[in-house]
Amino acid sequence: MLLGVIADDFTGATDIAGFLVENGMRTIQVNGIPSANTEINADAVVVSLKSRSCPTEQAIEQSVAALKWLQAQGCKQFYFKYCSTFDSTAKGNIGPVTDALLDVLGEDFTIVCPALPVNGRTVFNGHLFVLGQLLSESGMRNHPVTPMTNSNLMDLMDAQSKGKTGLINYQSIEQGADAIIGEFAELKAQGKRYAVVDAFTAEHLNEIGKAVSSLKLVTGGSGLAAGIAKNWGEHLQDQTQAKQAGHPAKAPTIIFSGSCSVMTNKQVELYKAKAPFFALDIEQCMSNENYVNVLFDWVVSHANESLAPIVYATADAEKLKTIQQQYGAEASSQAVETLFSLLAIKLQDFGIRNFIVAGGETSGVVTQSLKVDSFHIGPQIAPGVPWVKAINQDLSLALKSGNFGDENFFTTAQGYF
Ligand SMILES: Nc1ncnc2c1ncn2[C@@H]1O[C@H](COP(=O)(O)OP(=O)(O)OP(=O)(O)O)[C@@H](O)[C@H]1O
Ligand SMILES: O=C(O)[C@@H](O)C(=O)CO
Repeated sequence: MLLGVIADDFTGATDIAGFLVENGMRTIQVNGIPSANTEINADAVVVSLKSRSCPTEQAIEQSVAALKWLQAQGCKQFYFKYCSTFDSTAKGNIGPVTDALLDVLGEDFTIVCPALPVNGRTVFNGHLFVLGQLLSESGMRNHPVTPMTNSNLMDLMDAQSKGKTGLINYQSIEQGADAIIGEFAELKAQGKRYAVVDAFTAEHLNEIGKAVSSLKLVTGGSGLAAGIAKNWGEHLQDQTQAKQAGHPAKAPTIIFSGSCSVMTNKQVELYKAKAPFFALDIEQCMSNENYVNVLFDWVVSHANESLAPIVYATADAEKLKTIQQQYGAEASSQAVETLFSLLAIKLQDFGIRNFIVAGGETSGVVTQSLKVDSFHIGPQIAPGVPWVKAINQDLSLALKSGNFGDENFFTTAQGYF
């Protein structure tokens, strides 16, 4: 095993796994930390956690346990994958987890690289942009769990970690890998523990990828995966068979949408015009134990239509705000997640075999409820969203990060059967 990735949510995990496969690494994704004696034959393994917005101590404990398991597998380099929109609060969990991983590895320096230009996430002078808008002005400012109201990555990192953060700006990045390595040394000499790296092109990420080959720990979004995979080029084997193993089959399919991102709102709206849809009623989710049976019956009655039915909690910013004021942000999101969890189990028993899920937290809940412990990685439906196939059972999933995919995503995903 060459590379060990610790991902803080499930869609983030499939996101980076998809890019590693695309760049030549045979990759397996495991959900949670496998038992000590699990043997995996791959170049990279991605451990998906649900640690993005859980209590910080829990996130540290899970991430360190994942690191130790990856060390025992013989991984040579480690990657902490978080969201390309740096989803976190002033307390974490990106900073504290990075600190804990550095400490366990006995290292004192790493980079912060959320950039994913193919999906419009760029870093310029240490500020994070989403499709050309500052992070704090993008839809992320209204995120239900981790609203992002500051775009300055140095500020964000300083606020939630124990060290100090420096910047390697695009002028240095454009001078290439050796110059970047020189900047690492300079920042370390200034007592900096983390370097935010500017990146807004694939070429920037390639140079950063080369420069980090000697860092034990790298942190960032999935954009750097291509650059890192290239470093291992000479060690990689043919992966045609591994890719085939991740392909989905034609089978009964359901779509769950628990993301309230701007793009998911557009995707749901467009899909509703073509396929059967059911909008979750939050009041019912919170108070009616029989609600899951109502939904189950509705899905079953539409299971044979040409386009899969969609069940969604997706709401625009205004509607979400009203719901959160009425029921509480935590309680309403918990109720939605519980509903999707119960419904997923019932639909799996009924015979649904393909699950398309929008939203990282939602995907985590659904995947855990379906008791999927590991995945083969299949074809990419959109950048960062591959079909994945469970290794231990007959199930395929497409786990879509909130803002990924174009407006036709839900239909396009079904074109792979
Ligand atoms: N109508 C709603 N009312 C209250 N909470 C909701 C509603 N719809 C969704 N949620 C909650 O909002 C959260 C959305 O997080 P999730 O990670 O699934 O989506 P996302 O943040 O858009 O995706 P990603 O993390 O991949 O960017 C979930 O906890 C979900 O249960
Ligand atoms: O990096 C991203 O944007 C995604 O992989 C993600 O983590 C969203 O949950």
